[in-house]
Amino acid sequence: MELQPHPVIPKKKPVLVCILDGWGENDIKDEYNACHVAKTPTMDKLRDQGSKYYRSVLAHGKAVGLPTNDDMGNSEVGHNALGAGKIIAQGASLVDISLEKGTMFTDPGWNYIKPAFASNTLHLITLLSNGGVHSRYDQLLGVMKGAVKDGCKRMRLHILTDGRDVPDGTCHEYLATLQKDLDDFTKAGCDAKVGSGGGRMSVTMDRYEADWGMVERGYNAHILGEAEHTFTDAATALKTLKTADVSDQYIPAFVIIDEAGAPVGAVQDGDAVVCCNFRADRVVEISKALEYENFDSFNRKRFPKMLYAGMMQYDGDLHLPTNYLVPPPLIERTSGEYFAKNGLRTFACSETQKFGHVTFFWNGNRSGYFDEALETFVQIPSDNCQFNEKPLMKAREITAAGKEAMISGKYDVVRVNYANPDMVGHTGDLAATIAACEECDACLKELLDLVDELGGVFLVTADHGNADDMVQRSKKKECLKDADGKPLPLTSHTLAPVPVAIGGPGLPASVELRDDLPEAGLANITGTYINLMGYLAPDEMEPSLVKW
Ligand SMILES: O=C(O)[C@@H](CO)OP(=O)(O)O
Ligand SMILES: [Mn+2]
Ligand SMILES: [Mn+2]
Repeated sequence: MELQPHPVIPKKKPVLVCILDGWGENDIKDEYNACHVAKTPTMDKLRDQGSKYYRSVLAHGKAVGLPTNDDMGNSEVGHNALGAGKIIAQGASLVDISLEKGTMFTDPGWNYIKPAFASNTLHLITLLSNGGVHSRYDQLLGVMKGAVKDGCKRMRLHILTDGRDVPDGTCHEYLATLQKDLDDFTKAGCDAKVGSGGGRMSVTMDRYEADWGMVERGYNAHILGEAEHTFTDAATALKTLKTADVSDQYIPAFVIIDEAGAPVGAVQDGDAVVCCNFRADRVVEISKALEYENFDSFNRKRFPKMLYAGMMQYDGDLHLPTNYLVPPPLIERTSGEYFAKNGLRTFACSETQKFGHVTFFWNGNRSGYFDEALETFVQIPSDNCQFNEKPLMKAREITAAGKEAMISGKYDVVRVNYANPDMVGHTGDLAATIAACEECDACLKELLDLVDELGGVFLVTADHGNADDMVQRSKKKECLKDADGKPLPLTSHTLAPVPVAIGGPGLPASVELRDDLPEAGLANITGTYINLMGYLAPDEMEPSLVKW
C-alpha cells in the first residue's frame, strides 16, 4: 500500500479537506434554496474562480452505490465514498440483492432468529418509511413475509416515525400501509401487531452517544413495554401524539396495550428481535443495549434473553451485532488506511452529530483507528436541541480546532465537517437554514485565510444536498403550498450534486481540475486530495479530478 510521490505537487504543507454537510449545488436557484439565498462571499469567490478550480460532482444514486438514481445521497454513503475513493454497493443495495436472491432466508443470521418463530415472538424495530437512507418499507415487508413463510406465529412491530427522509406528516400513511399488511398476516395465522413506537429523533435512533436518554426511552418502550403514553392501537397513538407543533421526527415514545392494560409487545426470554435499519450510525447504541451482557449506559431494569440480529453488522471493528441478516459492504483499503500505512498524520474533527461521519464512515464503518499514533480525532460536543433553535451549532469551535491543527504543523491532512447546512436543513426551517449556511461560509473563510497564510492547499466539498432546497415541489418544480398558502417544507436531503473547490498558495500553477470527467462523483474526490497532499492516487481508486 505504498503511496508514490506526486511528480509536481509537493508534500509537507498544510492540506485542508473541508466538508460542508448537506450543501448542494442545486439547479433551482430560487428563494427556497438556502445555499443560494444565504450571503456566502467565501463560496461565491470559490465559484467565481471558474471551472479550473470549481466544479460539482454527483452525490446521489448509483454514483455512491445506492440502488437507483432516484435515491438521494446521505452522509453514510457520501463519507464512505469520500474516504474510500471507491463506489461500493451500499447497505440498501445489498439488502435488495439478498431479498431478491433469497439468501437472507438461508444465511446464518436468519437461522439464528428462526428458532423463535414457532412459539415465541419476532420483534422488528424499524424506521417506518421509504426514505432509503436508513430503511425502506419494501425491505421490511420482505422480512415480514419471509418470517411468516417460515412459520412465524407472533410478530410485533416497534415503529420509529420518520418525517426526516420523507415529508413530515406521512407517518399516518406509512402506518396505514403497515397496518393493512399486519392484518393480512394475522388472517394468514401470524398474530401481527404494532407493539410500540415513537419519533426517530425522540426515541432509539440517537447517534454517536449524543443522548443516551433517547435510546433508554426506546428500550423501555420496545423491550419493557413501558412509556408515558399508552394506547390500544397505533393509529390513535399517532393521531393523538402528532399535534400541530410535534413533527413526525419528535413523536414521543408510546406503547400499545391490550384491554387489560398490559403491553402487547414487551420482549420475553426466547423472543427474537431484529433491527431492520440497514444504516449503522443511528442503531449502534440500541444494538449495544440489546446485545451486551455488560452495559452501563443506562439501567435496563430487565434484560430478556433474546436473539438479537441487525439487518446488517453495523460496526466492523466491534463486530456489532454478532448476528445480522445481510453481510455489510466491505469497504477496504480506504484513504485512512493508506495514510496510516505510509506514516502520514491525519487530524479529523466535527461536532458530535457528524463526528462519526468524518471518522467511522470515512474509514469504511470502523470505529477504531488504523494507527492511533498517527490519527487524531476530535469531537466537539453538539447541543441537544432542535437545531433551528441554534443554527450556528458548533461551527466556531470546529473552526478553532481545525486552525489549531493546521498551525501545529503536526498533520499531513486536516479534515473537518460542518454540520450546519444538513442538521438545520432537516428541521425544514428556511430562515434558520440560511443562517446556518452563512455561519458555515464565514467559518470556511477563516480556515481558507489560514491556508493562505501558511502556504497550504485546500479542497472544499460536501457529502450530499439538503439546504439547497427547503420546499416540496411539483413535477414542474414549483413550490407546493398548504391550504393556507404556506410552503410545504422539505426536511430531507436532495438529489443535487455537490461543489468541489480546490486552491491555496501551495498549489502549483499547472495544477487544475480536469474537464473530462462529467459523471464524476464523490469517490473521485479521494484521489484528488491524495494528489493535493503530494502523492499519486492508488490505481484502485476512482480517478482524481486534477491534472498537472
Ligand atoms: O440524520 C440522519 O440520520 C440522516 C437523514 O436520515 O442525515 P445524514 O445522512 O446527513 O446523517
Ligand atoms: Mn450529511
Ligand atoms: Mn442529513
